[in-house]
Parts: sequence; structure tokens; C-alpha cells
Amino acid sequence: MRYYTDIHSYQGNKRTAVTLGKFDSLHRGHQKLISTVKEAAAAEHLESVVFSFDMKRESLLTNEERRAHLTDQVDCMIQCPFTREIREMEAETFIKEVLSEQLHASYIVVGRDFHFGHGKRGDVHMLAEYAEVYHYHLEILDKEQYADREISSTYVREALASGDVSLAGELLGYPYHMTGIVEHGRRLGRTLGFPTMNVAPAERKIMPKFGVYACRVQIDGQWYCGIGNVGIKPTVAEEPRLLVEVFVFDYEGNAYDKEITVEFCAFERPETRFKSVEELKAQVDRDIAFGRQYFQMLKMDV
Ligand SMILES: Cc1cc2nc3c(=O)[nH]c(=O)nc-3n(C[C@H](O)[C@H](O)[C@H](O)COP(=O)(O)O)c2cc1C
Ligand SMILES: Nc1ncnc2c1ncn2[C@@H]1O[C@H](COP(=O)(O)OP(=O)(O)OP(=O)(O)O)[C@@H](O)[C@H]1O
Repeated sequence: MRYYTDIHSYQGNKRTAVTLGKFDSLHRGHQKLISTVKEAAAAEHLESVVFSFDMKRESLLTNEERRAHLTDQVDCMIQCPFTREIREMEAETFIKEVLSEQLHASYIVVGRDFHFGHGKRGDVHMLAEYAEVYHYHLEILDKEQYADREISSTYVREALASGDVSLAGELLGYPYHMTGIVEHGRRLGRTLGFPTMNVAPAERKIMPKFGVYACRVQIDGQWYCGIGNVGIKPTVAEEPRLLVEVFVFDYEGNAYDKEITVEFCAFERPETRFKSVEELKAQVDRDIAFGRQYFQMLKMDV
């Protein structure tokens, strides 16, 4: 996949099938758009392109994660910073200069509510109006729904904010996850009987509500089950710092400085400030039992 972080550096003379939007989460609705682009590109010998607006704010996928998700799926991805130039560009100019002249779009796929251009004046009606002028086919897709509500990145954010990682996974079509390097902690967990892998989320990566989750963890390409805490560990922390801490079941190796991925599978309870470390330890023992039982129920290795 060719990858650009700016529309001006895009290079390509082939005609393209393009889908556009923020694509913050690559949820099931986004995946439908991307499949449609891929099918059109294959059928009409076009280059498949995902054009995403990089809003430079807290997000569900980091730019690296979004790129990794799409790398084997489309020919080209543009993560276009939502600069003043883009924000203030008239919608008609965007169609002419970006979609037609730059991208050579001959197949455009968007959701029914897609808006673009200065003041969000551009919409599917405007795109349809210019289809003949600029020689492209416009495909407008209905919004994928879940539980009588349209799937959106906003819906996923709300699910995560309430700790409902199971719902987030249903909306996304994949488990919500984070990746980071295992840091050296104070090794208190080890003395309490539950050594943990401590990982700081990437800057601006949205975390689920502070609490305890059954997790799957990928280390050196291998998947393990575990139980993890998202939060600031108020019982023991000297200064609050957001971390994901996972006790990985049946892992014997040394994971310090390794990059691991943590998938959030099920919420157990909110993070709590305990009166003593003994109370914390007793609760973590129950958390571990919850985690093991959860994965046993799913007949996954624990
Ligand atoms: C399953 C699990 C649940 C946890 N729950 C809490 C919690 O509710 N409150 C809290 O302050 N810390 C919680 N922690 C974090 C522990 O306080 C922390 O892992 C332990 O003190 C070790 O810290 P260290 O890695 O800095 O040595 C939890 C950790 C795990 C693995
Ligand atoms: N549920 C859906 N089904 C089909 N297409 C969708 C769905 N949600 C969004 N789209 C389309 O995907 C493209 C990218 O959407 P975008 O990421 O900008 O919005 P969103 O997912 O609704 O997120 P947010 O809640 O942040 O607005 C747009 O063309 C949009 O219309």
C-alpha cells in the first residue's frame, strides 16, 4: 500500500476508486465502504484509495494503527491533515481539484451523511450533481446499524467511555486494542503475587473507562489471555499516570521493552482506591478468577 500524509505529495496517474471520511475507528460501516471500493477497483481496473481526514485529536485508532489495518486492503491511503487549507476549501473546489484533478477519481463511495468542504456545504447531493461534469460514478451507501442505531465512531467512543468494550467490539467488528512497549514498574505486583506488564497508551489514543478488563495479549506474535487494569492505580500510585497493566496468565518470559498489543474483551469492574494493599491483593485474586473463568467459558486457553 502506498501511503501519503498530505494531498499534495500524492502521486498517481491511474484512475481511482475512492472513499472519504475521518475513518477514526474503521468500524463495520467504514469496512463496508472499503469493501465496495475494493470491488469497484477490481472490476474496473482502478486504483483503490482511502482518503482520511486526520483531525489531530484524541482518536480510537492512531495513524499507525489505521495504516496497519488498511495495509493489505487497498492500493493507497492518504491521511490528510485537516489543515486550514482543507477546512476552508469550498466543496466545489475540493471535488474539482482534489477528487478530479489530483486523485483522478472515477468511482466515489461515501455514506449517506458524508459532508465536506468549507462550512460542510458539500454532501451527497452536490457529489451527485458534479458526477457527469467530472466523469465519476457515485455510490452512496446506507448506514450500517447496530441495536437500532447507526454505527459511528461517536457510538464506539460512548461504548468505551462506559466500559462496554463488548459493545465496542460489536460495532468495530474487531476487539478494541492498544499497543505499547512494556515499561519497568515498581515491581510491587510481583511481590503481591501478580506480576504485571505496564504499558502506556500512545499519545491521544482513547482508553476505555478506568477499570478491570479480561484481555488478550500478543507478545512475540503469540496470543495469551489475562486480566488488566486501565487507570492510574490510585491505591499505590505516587503520582497519577494513565497506564494499562496486565497480569498475563501462564506467561513465564521476560517481556520488558517488548512491544505488546492488548485487546479489551470484557469489563469486570471499575478501578477502585482500596484502603490497603491487602484489600487490593484480595480483589485482584478475584479479578484473576473472573478472567480465567471468562476465557474458559469461551473455551480459550488460559
Ligand atoms: C487485575 C488488576 C486489577 C487492578 N485493580 C486495581 C484497582 O482497582 N485499584 C488500584 O489502585 N490498582 C489496581 N491495580 C494495579 C495494582 O495496584 C498494581 O498492578 C500493583 O500495585 C503493582 O504495581 P507496579 O506494576 O507499579 O509494581 C490492578 C492491577 C491488576 C493487574
Ligand atoms: N454506519 C455506517 N455505515 C456506512 N457508512 C458509514 C457509516 N458510518 C460512517 N459512514 C461513512 O464512512 C465515511 C467516514 O465516516 P466518518 O468516519 O467521517 O464518520 P463516523 O463513522 O460517523 O464518525 P463520527 O461519529 O466521528 O462522525 C463517510 O463517508 C460516512 O458517511
